[in-house]
Amino acid sequence: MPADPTPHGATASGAGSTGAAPGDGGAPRRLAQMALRDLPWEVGVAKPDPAVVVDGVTRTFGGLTAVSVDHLEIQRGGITGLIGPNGAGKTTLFNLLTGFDQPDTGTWSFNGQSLGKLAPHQVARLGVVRTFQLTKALSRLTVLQNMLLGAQGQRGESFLRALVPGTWRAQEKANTEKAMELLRRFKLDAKKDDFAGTLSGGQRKLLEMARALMSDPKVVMLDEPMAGVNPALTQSLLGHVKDLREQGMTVIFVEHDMDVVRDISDWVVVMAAGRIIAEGPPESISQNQAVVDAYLGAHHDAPLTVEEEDQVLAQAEKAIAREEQTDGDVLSTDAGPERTER
Ligand SMILES: Nc1ncnc2c1ncn2[C@@H]1O[C@H](COP(=O)(O)OP(=O)(O)OP(=O)(O)O)[C@@H](O)[C@H]1O
Repeated sequence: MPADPTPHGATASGAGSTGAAPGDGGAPRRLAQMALRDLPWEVGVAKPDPAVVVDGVTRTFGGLTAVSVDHLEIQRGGITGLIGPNGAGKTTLFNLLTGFDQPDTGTWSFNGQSLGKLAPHQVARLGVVRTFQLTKALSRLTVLQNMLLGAQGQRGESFLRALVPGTWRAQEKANTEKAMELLRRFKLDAKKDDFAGTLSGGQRKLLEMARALMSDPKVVMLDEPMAGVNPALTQSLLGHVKDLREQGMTVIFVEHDMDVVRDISDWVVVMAAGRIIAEGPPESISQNQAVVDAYLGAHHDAPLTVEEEDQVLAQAEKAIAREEQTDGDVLSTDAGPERTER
């Protein structure tokens, strides 16, 4: 193992990356986990070095409170998994933090700078970008054109540059080179002239992630990056997410698959009915009764975790054993409130 004494220095994986699934992470992963290791597993807990801070953010749709977050801090340089049953408010929270939607109340900031009332491109320019659950790759543009759309400072700036042709061409060339470097990293370079609409679902997810990186973000929010992706590409996508942390980015991702969450998260935040109901390292989450209750009560369509299944089975076995022991006396309640009999 090579010693790596420079935690935030240039990463080895950068320019030379060939697209092979990167490793499990070196110094950045260890640093992120060490920074979070001794924190209490409490909702709203202060992080040692928060990149994003959310305070009192609420969003209602008619009578429905989709998001109601009192306080949330996201540790810089770590991978934070955002989980919760369907309709918990995860996507709405992403929309709010990145300027795609505006809340009823609340403030939120990146590096101490308020992001309230900013449009998505302004938020992106400050370094906070997101991808979408349903990929937004524009199908009638080529892969390369999609990438160039992700370059920083598209609109007004490009108009000004157009008045100074030399500058414009230089910028265009630099953007194209950067796009090609990213496409090589994501193994999409051979498809640069294909229409995005011809890509598979997994390749579009890769394109979406690559495009997000065109603006050199500091914080990347990924909404279900693995959903609908075949197993071969899942590994590659997972590697790329870990790679973002290796390059010093802060990652927040929404995911339903608990194996994925356990594999790559340094910290997990759980939402239910708009609120944050638990926070902690991945291993803390499946032991948390509020989380289990939220999932069981939500009739969600995501699979239960192994721990959740074990818990349900254990409760059922206990109830059956009790019934057998008492020989039909099913009125006994000493093992807790859960009753499986009807
Ligand atoms: N534009 C909207 N208009 C009305 N209701 C909305 C709107 N957007 C979201 N909601 C509602 O807000 C709640 C939270 O939705 P959201 O999509 O944020 O949940 P989620 O946790 O991302 O769910 P999933 O895991 O299914 O994607 C849901 O009840 C949803 O129906």
